[in-house]
Parts: sequence; C-alpha cells; structure tokens
Amino acid sequence: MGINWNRIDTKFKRSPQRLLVLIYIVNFVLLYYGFGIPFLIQLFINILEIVAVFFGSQFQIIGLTGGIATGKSTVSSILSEIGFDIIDTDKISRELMDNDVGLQQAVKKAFGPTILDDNGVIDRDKLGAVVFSDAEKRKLINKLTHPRIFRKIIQKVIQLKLFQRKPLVVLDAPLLFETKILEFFCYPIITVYCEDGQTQLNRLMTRNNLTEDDAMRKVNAQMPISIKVKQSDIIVENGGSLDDLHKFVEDRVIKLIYQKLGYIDSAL
Ligand SMILES: CC(C)(COP(=O)(O)OP(=O)(O)OC[C@H]1O[C@@H](n2cnc3c(N)ncnc32)[C@H](O)[C@@H]1O)[C@@H](O)C(=O)NCCC(=O)NCCS
Ligand SMILES: Nc1ncnc2c1ncn2[C@@H]1O[C@H](COP(=O)(O)OP(=O)(O)OP(=O)(O)O)[C@@H](O)[C@H]1O
Repeated sequence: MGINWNRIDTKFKRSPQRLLVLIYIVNFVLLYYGFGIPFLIQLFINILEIVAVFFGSQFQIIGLTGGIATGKSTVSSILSEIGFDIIDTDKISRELMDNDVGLQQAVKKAFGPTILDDNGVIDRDKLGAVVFSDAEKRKLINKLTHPRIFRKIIQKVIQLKLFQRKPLVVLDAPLLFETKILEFFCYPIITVYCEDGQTQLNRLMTRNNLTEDDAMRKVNAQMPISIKVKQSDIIVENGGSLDDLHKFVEDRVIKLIYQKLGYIDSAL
C-alpha cells in the first residue's frame, strides 16, 4: 500500500492525507526501531494506517465555500452541469427544518413563540432576524442544527462515494471553515468571494429584498472572507458578470481541481 505523492499538494495544509502521512512516518519509525513496543500496539497502528488510507481515498470530497451571496450556489450549479455531484448544506438544513420534528421542537423550545408564524410553524425570516443579529443565538441554532446536518452529510458522502463510486463530489457549505471539522475532509477547498464587498451587499439586498443594514448583519455573522480566502486552495473572484463566472469555472477552476487531485500535471 503506497502513497501517491503527486496527489499531495505542495501547500499540504489539510486533507486526510496529512493524517495518512503522519501515520506512515510513525509506523516506519516504529517498524525500524521497535523501541520495545509490544507487537499488539504495532498491529493497532498498522490497522489505523489501513483505516486512514481507506478514509483518505474513499471519502475525500471537494469543498466549496464563501461569504453569503457571493455566488456559491451559482458555482455549484455550473459544476453540477459539468457532471460533479453536489451536497448542498443549505438545502439539507432547510429540509431538516421542514421535516425533522425533533429539531422543530428543540428550536421552538429554545427560541420561543416570537419566531413562529400565525400557524405555529417556524418562520425562517423571523428566526434569521434573531440569529443574524445575536452571536449567542447563532451559537444556539448552530448547536441544534449542525449535528443533524453533519449526520446527513455523512449519509450522503457514504451513498455517493462508497455505494455509487462517484469520484467528484462537492460539498457546498457556507460554514465550511467556521465548523472547524468539515475542512479536514475537503480537498481542494474552493472559496467564492467578491473583492468589492459592496457587490456582495448589493446582490444580497437584491436577492433577499433586504436593507443595507440587514445585509451587513448577515455578512458580519460569518468569518471574515479574507481569512477564508487565505485558507483556500482555489479562489474564485465573482465581482464580474455571470458570463465571466461561467467562463472562469469552466476554463480555469475545473483544471485546477483536476491538477490538485493529481489527475493532470499542470493547470496551464
Ligand atoms: C437562520 C436560518 C433559519 C435562516 O434561513 P434563510 O432561509 O433566511 O437562509 P438560508 O438557510 O437559505 O441561508 C442563507 C445563507 O445564510 C448564511 N447562514 C446560514 N446559517 C448561518 C449561520 N448559522 N451562521 C452564519 N451564516 C449562516 C449562509 O451563508 C447561507 O448560505 C437558516 O439559515 C438556519 O437554520 N441556519 C442554521 C443552520 C446552518 O448553519 N446552515 C448553514 C449550512 S451549514
Ligand atoms: N457574477 C454574477 N453577476 C450577477 N449576479 C450574480 C453573479 N453571481 C451570482 N449572482 C447573483 O447573486 C445572488 C447570490 O448568488 P448565490 O445564490 O449563488 O450566492 P450564495 O453564495 O450561494 O448565497 P448563500 O450564501 O445565501 O447561499 C443570486 O441572486 C445570483 O443570481
């Protein structure tokens, strides 16, 4: 069982492969020097290695993130047209809020009647208004929703990668970096952003019919985009037209993904 070194990005910042290489090194040192470590422990480390190889190669997915209304869904629909399979965490979150009775009860209990409509159903706009203007409430909604969202993501990854053997699966997750977990299962990570923050605000105001203050609150509820950009492997600046975006994704991003995954040598 060997490592394909070409698949390991030179930046080598994350991905299950980092864990894999670490285990390889520990394993090599153990096998070479022994250190009087009992055979059973060495065996355990070997099993760990096999599990890491399995997880690293079977479940690796491409990450797609960015600020609110920067164009993640637009990029993911372009990738989907090209043939990538998409796991959309906003969609998962919406489906859970609509159908998971346990979650609905927990949210109603935690946030009270002010977030309900006249029929007693959770009103996303009202809940959003509370969540996006109060960091503590945001932590609370994350605590209630994220474990359920993670479970659904795992189910979908197993279904797509293990059972359907899909090679190119994209996880579209606005909070990919904020969660501090998802990023370690994604490589490469693509971040969509608008260099001019006003463009992002305008698109958010137009799409959701918001005032500038409300739009700003939503933007500020997320990790600063400059940090996300720094931590990413592929950056998509979406300040231009939709045509520009289509061309950039089709001509450049695809090649960069293939290069980072080791399918082609150069993205030029
Ligand atoms: C607060 C809610 C009810 C607002 O619903 P609404 O329909 O107005 O927005 P929608 O779900 O389409 O999300 C739009 C965008 O808001 C941003 N966003 C959503 N939740 C959060 C959050 N907890 N923190 C920061 N930004 C968020 C994302 O950029 C997302 O793409 C909803 O977003 C929610 O339940 N959020 C908690 C679950 C979550 O974290 N979802 C993000 C995917 S992991
Ligand atoms: N290059 C572009 N030119 C003009 N409008 C655009 C461009 N890219 C995206 N949009 C529009 O901006 C809005 C936000 O885009 P999109 O929904 O793809 O963002 P998002 O990052 O998925 O948002 P969210 O974080 O809320 O899920 C949409 O109305 C979309 O049609």
